[in-house]
Amino acid sequence: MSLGIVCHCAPACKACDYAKNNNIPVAQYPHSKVLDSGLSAAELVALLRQFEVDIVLLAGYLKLLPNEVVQAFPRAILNIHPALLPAFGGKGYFGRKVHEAVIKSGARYSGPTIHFVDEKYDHGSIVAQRVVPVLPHDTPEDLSARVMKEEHKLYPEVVAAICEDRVFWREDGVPLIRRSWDEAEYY
Ligand SMILES: Nc1nc2c(c(=O)[nH]1)N[C@@H](CN(C=O)c1ccc(C(=O)N[C@@H](CCC(=O)O)C(=O)O)cc1)CN2
Ligand SMILES: NCC(=O)N[C@@H]1O[C@H](COP(=O)([O-])[O-])[C@@H](O)[C@H]1O
Repeated sequence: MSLGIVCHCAPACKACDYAKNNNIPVAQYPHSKVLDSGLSAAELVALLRQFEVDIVLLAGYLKLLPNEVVQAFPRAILNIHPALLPAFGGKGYFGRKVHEAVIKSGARYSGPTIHFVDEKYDHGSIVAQRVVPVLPHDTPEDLSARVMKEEHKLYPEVVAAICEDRVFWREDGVPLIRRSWDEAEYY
């Protein structure tokens, strides 16, 4: 699998820096009237098709992907969220705000969730999760760092499983990922 193109919603983006330093094309979505730059949804879909993109991976993307994009890539858009969905997700739950809400709730555990993307924020089928403790005196920064450490391990594992066709859909629509072809264990 190779990284086809990096799309960003904000100019200052570490993934963009990586892409530019590694000769990977970069595009901006959505269109910004202020900057007078960026793609429309139709242009984004056309560009992804042009680059023969099979899987779209969202990571820190802070805008709602419109139906036009979501429907163009059925069961092929993933997102990673820094909390245990369905809790602490939806509109307004991004970045530090997520960890603030988790701490304020008194929850004893948190962790990353990887899910397929549908038309709503953080609503698509859950693919994998990891659990980390929320400690009594955690700041949002403490919890963010603990969750992100697991994010950076879990996302590559899930993407590898999808590329190796180890995703199975249960009859009720829940996606299951086998840890490997040898074992009958799932994430
Ligand atoms: N169609 C979908 N689009 C996106 C999803 C999704 O599940 N379906 N996930 C988000 C990522 N995300 C949480 O994982 C998320 C990102 C942003 C927001 C949010 O409330 N954004 C604000 C705007 C923030 C800004 O512009 O700085 C808002 O919409 O008011 C919630 C959840 C990516 N897209
Ligand atoms: N709801 C979406 C959301 O909060 N995504 C979160 O934004 C962070 C991006 O970190 P980064 O900017 O260092 O890549 C990650 O923790 C990701 O889970």
